[in-house]
Amino acid sequence: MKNDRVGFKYAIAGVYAALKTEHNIKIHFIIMFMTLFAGLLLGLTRIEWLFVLLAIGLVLALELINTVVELITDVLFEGKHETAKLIKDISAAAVLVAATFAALVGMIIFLPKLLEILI
Ligand SMILES: Nc1ncnc2c1ncn2[C@@H]1O[C@H](COP(=O)(O)OP(=O)(O)OP(=O)(O)O)[C@@H](O)[C@H]1O
Repeated sequence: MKNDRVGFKYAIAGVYAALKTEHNIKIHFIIMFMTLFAGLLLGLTRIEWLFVLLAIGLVLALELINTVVELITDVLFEGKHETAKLIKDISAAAVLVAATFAALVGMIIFLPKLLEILI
């Protein structure tokens, strides 16, 4: 039980460290808070919340893993290296896929509600 608490502490420290060093993660966190705020304002249904939270969680988790991949690659490869480029590009692509999915989920859920208010 004590180990669980310690592990959680290190995990929070990991999020904090990633936020401090990675610009993209900061942007994703800001978008996350804006989306949650918009969701509260527009009154999402339970199912809509599930999709929004799933999409947000997927993007943030992949961002963190992408940061780890970048760090490990920098340690493994000194200077420019074709494989280092491949690893980083593919890892970044994983984030892009999740972010695109999240944007689509956001559009499907939020656009009709926004149009209803505006029209
Ligand atoms: N060692 C390397 N060899 C070849 N290409 C690399 C290498 N490191 C990074 N790149 C290329 O640069 C891109 C950006 O990599 P990375 O995010 O590590 O750069 P960065 O300058 O640290 O950027 P940031 O500080 O925004 O994270 C990679 O997707 C890859 O295409």
